[in-house]
Amino acid sequence: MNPFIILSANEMRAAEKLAIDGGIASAALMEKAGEGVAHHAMRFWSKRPTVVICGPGNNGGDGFVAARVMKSAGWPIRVALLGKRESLTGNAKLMADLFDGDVVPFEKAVLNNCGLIIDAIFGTGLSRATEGEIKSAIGAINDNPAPVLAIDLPSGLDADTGAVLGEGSGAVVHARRSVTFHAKKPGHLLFPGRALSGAVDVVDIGISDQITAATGAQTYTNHPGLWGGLLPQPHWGGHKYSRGSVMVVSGGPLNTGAARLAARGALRIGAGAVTMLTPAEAAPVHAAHLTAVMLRIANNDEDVAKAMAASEHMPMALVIGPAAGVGEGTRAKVMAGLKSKAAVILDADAITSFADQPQTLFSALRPTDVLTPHGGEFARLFPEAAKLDGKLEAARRASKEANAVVVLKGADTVIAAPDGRALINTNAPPTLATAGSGDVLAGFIAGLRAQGMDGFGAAAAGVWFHGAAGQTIGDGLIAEDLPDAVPAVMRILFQKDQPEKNQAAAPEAN
Ligand SMILES: NC(=O)C1=CN([C@@H]2O[C@H](COP(=O)(O)OP(=O)(O)OC[C@H]3O[C@@H](n4cnc5c(N)ncnc54)[C@H](O)[C@@H]3O)[C@@H](O)[C@H]2O)[C@@H](O)CC1
Ligand SMILES: [K+]
Repeated sequence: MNPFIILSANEMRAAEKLAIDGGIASAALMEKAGEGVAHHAMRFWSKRPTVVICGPGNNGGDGFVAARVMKSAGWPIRVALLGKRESLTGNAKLMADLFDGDVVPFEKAVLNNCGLIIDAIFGTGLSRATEGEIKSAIGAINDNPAPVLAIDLPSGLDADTGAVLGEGSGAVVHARRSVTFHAKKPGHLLFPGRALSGAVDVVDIGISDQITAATGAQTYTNHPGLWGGLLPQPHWGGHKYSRGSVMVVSGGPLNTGAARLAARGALRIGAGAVTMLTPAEAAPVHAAHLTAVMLRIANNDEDVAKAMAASEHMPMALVIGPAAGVGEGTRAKVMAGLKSKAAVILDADAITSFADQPQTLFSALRPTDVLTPHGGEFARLFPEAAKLDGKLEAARRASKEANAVVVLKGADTVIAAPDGRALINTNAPPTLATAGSGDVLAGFIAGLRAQGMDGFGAAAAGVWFHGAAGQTIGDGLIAEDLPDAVPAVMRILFQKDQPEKNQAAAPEAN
């Protein structure tokens, strides 16, 4: 199993079909799924009275298998069915018939004195908001103090978007843990689904990686396992410019801090040289603050173009946006950047500046440039994509529209490339929601981009480092701390192989 792949409900159905076409019996898939749930329950909880609440479809079928396996292990198990037993069909009917214990119609009293509830009402087949008897059953599950183990997904949660389809206490199950099959679904990682799913375990049900690939799935959990090998490593023969040069466009004299945060982020993540491009009137403010970061006056787009031309021979990235100001001046500087060879990272005001003329921007962007909007900036630049269901599809559509990498920020940041690949980030602590945090992120991405990572890789690694830095700092985090936490994150990431690499690259002794 690929630990990073994420499958949508349709992709999961496609994988199941391919597995069945390849000779695996569909009942065998359900047997493995239910068995996996039972073993998980028995591993995480001591033996206790357990109620499995089964719905009308295959999620319920998994529930019947789990009930059978746990009963045969001596667990006190009851199954409560939502819907009519005679309406069960296919494998769900088969598994219901194979269960030889108590099956009762669901009523609230069935939950009395139980120690564990297994939610087998709906999984990937959820198609509308819960209502009626199902809604009150879910309400009763949530009111009960017993922990809930959700099969596949908490019932009521949309597998693809992480959204809850209905409203009120009976709209969705609040699970302590979830056991899913073959791969996580986007709903496990996108909020509010991430909070509703609890800890998620993935069970192998015998579907091969080749089948996963054949579904065309292109969504992954953001993790160093995907891009760690591409991270730039300093080498003995390098010098500051070969390690990549980053330029950051600053706002006016009262708006300089954001650009400095980006600049320090770029420097800490390993760019060899970082230059602040500043309007003349803001230069004294920067001069009073900056040490390793260089200063260059750039009052307008022509000056930005000259700065870029002067550095054309070196790997370079340009950050525009943090407190840059919204309007024609910023637009012109962005266009100057996009005409140069530098990779361009657009954040904040640079994004908002194009809200009224997105096509001007989109036609100039290149597929490895990076846009880092938060939700509000995203909706201004991509009003149509913002209407789509779910952050994942929104980011994917926007990336295609803009022809650039899009980092749609938040607690569940999504990174999307124009070719359809997308990542969901999971390591960001809530303390990262603080002023200036996004400016540092833009600097991280630029720093990695200037060191040779491509746009998607730099965005993925930048977002992950940002989360890891936030975790390292812990409570009390302010944006200024984030760049300075990078060395600690690097130490952890490279703990094992760093000394070896240094030896291999060391010049011969003479
Ligand atoms: N796809 C696969 O590869 C596998 C799927 N398995 C299980 O099968 C599940 C999917 O099964 P199904 O497709 O039968 O779907 P579900 O069991 O999730 O839902 C059952 C049916 O309920 C109805 N329904 C949906 N929303 C409703 C609502 N709000 N109120 C009332 N009725 C509603 C729909 O007609 C739906 O088909 C997965 O979540 C998983 O638990 C496993 O057995 C393992 C293999
Ligand atoms: K469920």
